[in-house]
Amino acid sequence: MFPSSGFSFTPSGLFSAYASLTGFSMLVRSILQDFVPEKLRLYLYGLFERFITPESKDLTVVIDDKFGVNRNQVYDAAETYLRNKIGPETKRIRVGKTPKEKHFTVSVEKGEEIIDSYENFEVKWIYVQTENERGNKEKRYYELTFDKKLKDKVMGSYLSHVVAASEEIKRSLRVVKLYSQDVYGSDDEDGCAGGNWGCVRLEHPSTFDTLAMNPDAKKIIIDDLERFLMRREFYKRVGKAWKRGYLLYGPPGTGKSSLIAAMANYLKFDIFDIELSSIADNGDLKRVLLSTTSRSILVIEDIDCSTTEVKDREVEDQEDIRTNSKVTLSGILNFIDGLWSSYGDERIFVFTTNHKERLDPALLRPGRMDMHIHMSFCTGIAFRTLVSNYLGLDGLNHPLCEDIERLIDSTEVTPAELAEELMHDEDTEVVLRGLVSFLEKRRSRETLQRRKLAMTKNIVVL
Ligand SMILES: Nc1ncnc2c1ncn2[C@@H]1O[C@H](COP(=O)(O)OP(=O)(O)OP(=O)(O)O)[C@@H](O)[C@H]1O
Ligand SMILES: [Mg+2]
Repeated sequence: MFPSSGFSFTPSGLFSAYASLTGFSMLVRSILQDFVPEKLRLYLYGLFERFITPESKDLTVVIDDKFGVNRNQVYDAAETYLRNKIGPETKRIRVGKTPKEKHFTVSVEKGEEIIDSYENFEVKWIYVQTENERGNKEKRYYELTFDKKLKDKVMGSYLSHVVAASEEIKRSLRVVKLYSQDVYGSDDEDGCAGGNWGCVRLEHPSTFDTLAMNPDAKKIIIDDLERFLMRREFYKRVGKAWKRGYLLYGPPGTGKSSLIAAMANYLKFDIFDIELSSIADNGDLKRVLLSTTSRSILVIEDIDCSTTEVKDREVEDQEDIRTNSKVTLSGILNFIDGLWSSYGDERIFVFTTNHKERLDPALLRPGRMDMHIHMSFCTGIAFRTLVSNYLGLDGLNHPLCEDIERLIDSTEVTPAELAEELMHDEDTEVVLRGLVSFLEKRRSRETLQRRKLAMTKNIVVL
């Protein structure tokens, strides 16, 4: 038995208790309404509400689009990050795209909630947009709500994770540009970043997936690029300029230019195509190189033909001192080794040549170019990539491909020549038979003493 009190716990007792409480609260409200000034009344209501509502265990962080007069980096990062977090529970989203963009841009509609999991907890994002009476947008912000206990984790590692992930998303969506001194202006709405350079979008479709190359050699290059990207702190610590140089050499049509495009598409770095013949002198060269932007690949193709002086350094040095009227190899090397160290970061240099033997030893010296990559004749294993690119075929499954691979391994044939053959007809059988007779003719013409070296053996890491 409960001890006797003013109320009995029967249904009718409870009802009468509720009725008297309601009556009391109405009486209090009407007294407040009639006799208490408005400000004090609102304050008392607030106190009353806090008293009867249990204290929330959640914390909400407001992330405005502006931080003072600047853009708020956390807001921008959240906007990008949340595009990839739109899940099945989201009911409304926005989609848009400019004519030149390749991808659709998706964003959350106002009021939509997005739940994100990180480590072992969840947070809730809401996009809020307020409008004034005329329907104009007034404020835009995100509300990020989570358990109060997680405050340190969210403000520390979670928000850093959002910013880092958004950078990665932006990098992957970046449009790669090809800068050239022969192009005027830009075909792009966001223009060209590099001084006097004109630019176009790099439409070269080459990627590491479509590049016909020995898989081991491909992996060495990709790993080297990755390591380069990761080592910013290392370069700073050892006081070296954060740059990497590659010399690509080999016969025409073996994929040197395709490899440069694949590197740019992989790293999302712009390409600056430096045409040495259109540069007046070393001073001009310096100006041109200084106006290139960070996170870019600086390319000098056919370095052996670009300046006659490259072939003979002594003559070149004398000429340089006498007239200073031409771009010289020492001008290029001085810039890369010297001035570059105190300027710019995240630069990749690529020189290409069909004739490595004609290059000045100064360029080949260890430490100058970090990696020498021999782009050689096609190998059977590299041919599989071409078959898959051009015929959409897994070469291993076709009976003719085994013969073709054997023929390729004993013939000097470039990927460009094979690509040409693979485009001759729509019919796979016709194409592959045509390729067999092409290779047989080529082989009978060739002197087979000159066996090519395996591509992997020709990559030298200095
Ligand atoms: N390794 C390769 N993988 C895939 N396609 C290739 C490869 N090499 C050449 N090709 C095809 O041949 C074309 C010409 O190749 P690319 O321009 O890359 O050769 P290159 O080595 O730069 O020649 P050059 O020395 O004449 O500048 C490419 O557009 C591509 O279609
Ligand atoms: Mg080329």
